[in-house]
Amino acid sequence: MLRLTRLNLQVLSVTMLLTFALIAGASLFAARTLQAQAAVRSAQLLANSLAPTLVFEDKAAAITEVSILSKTSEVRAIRVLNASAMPFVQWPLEEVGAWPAVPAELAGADVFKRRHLKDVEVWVAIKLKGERVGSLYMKESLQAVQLAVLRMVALSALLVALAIWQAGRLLRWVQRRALAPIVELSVLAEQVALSQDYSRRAQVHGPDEVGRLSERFNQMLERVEIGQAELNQRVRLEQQAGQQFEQLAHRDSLTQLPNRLFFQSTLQRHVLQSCQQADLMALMFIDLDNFKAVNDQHGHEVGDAVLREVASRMSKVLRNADVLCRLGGDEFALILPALPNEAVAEQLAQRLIAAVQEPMMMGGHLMPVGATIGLAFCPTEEMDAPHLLRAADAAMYAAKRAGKNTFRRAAHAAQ
Ligand SMILES: Nc1nc2c(ncn2[C@@H]2O[C@H](COP(=O)(O)OP(=O)(O)OP(=O)(O)O)[C@@H](O)[C@H]2O)c(=O)[nH]1
Repeated sequence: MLRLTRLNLQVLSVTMLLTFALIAGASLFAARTLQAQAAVRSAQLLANSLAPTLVFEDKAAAITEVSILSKTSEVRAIRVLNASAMPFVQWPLEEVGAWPAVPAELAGADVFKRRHLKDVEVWVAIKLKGERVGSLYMKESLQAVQLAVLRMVALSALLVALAIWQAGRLLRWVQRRALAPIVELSVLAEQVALSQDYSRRAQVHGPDEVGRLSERFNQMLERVEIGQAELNQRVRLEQQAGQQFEQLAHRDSLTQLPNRLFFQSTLQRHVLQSCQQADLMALMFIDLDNFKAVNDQHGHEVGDAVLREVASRMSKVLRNADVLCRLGGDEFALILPALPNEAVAEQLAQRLIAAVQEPMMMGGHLMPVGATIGLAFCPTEEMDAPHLLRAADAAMYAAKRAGKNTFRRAAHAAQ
């Protein structure tokens, strides 16, 4: 049951029960008062009838009069006293315990009544032509009327319970209908918070307060959605800018090969991996031959074109995993990870030299460039990046000394 329904029902129940208790109390009081008044009237009528019988001391007639009234089911006792307050007639005829004394209040009044919980006692002065000739005592039970009222109260209680039960059902139904849009809205808010999907919208049920609340909620979602889209766009642009910057920082702008910065970190990583996994790798230090002559004879721009062409030719003979970098000037480095054996690297060095040596025409002139390579292995020859680089560099110089356009292994660098 909804909390609001329960609260409403509690307030309704308390109100109805209070009202019911007040009405029941008032009904009981009114019924008792009416019966007491009726008892007084009956006693007065009887007193009028009894007056002559007292004057003429006609007990038989008095008994007849008394017995007529005694037939009323609520009458419990009747006693008639003469002017000297001596018993004249009574009903029932047998003694019914002690009779109450005539109250002093009757001396100054014609009627006196005393109401108790279960009955009412009435004293009436019996007069004839204004002269008191006796007094009448009558006791009438209030139980029958009280019982009738209690029955009515019980029936009413049943009806009140039924009404509360029915009201509860009605309240629940009405509030479900009235609160459905709010419940819907709160479910949507929860889903949006969990899924971060700000494209969702609440259904607007009508132009009332809840409808306006739904509209405001939708407007808020729309603003958040726009803000989110702008933020995503900004993040994307910043990521792209970051990636571009990263690329620029690691790329040689002339040949588009990875630069020295990239080479250093990559070599470090491969050497570590090679040493840890005893996986053969090689490093080639490549220096172009006669490149200064190209610059000197044909200009710096032709020199740049030669560098690009050499980078392109060498890239074409490499395996996918090999990493060719331009270290600067006419110096290149090549990382060869995961080699099956040393011969593969040596064959590759020869292929690289042959590729660079292929005739290269620039502006109608043959470029006299070649490539000299120093080759070092890890972990068989060196086990850290700086030593491996130094070994490859030394091997390259050995190859230069040996006449260029050739390669030397670090192990044979002295030869
Ligand atoms: N065009 C061009 N030239 C460059 C660039 N960087 C360096 N150089 C030049 O490249 C040349 C390299 O000189 P060296 O390696 O000593 O000359 P080399 O003729 O190759 O000598 P060997 O290696 O002994 O054959 C120098 O003239 C530099 O000025 C560049 O980015 N573009």
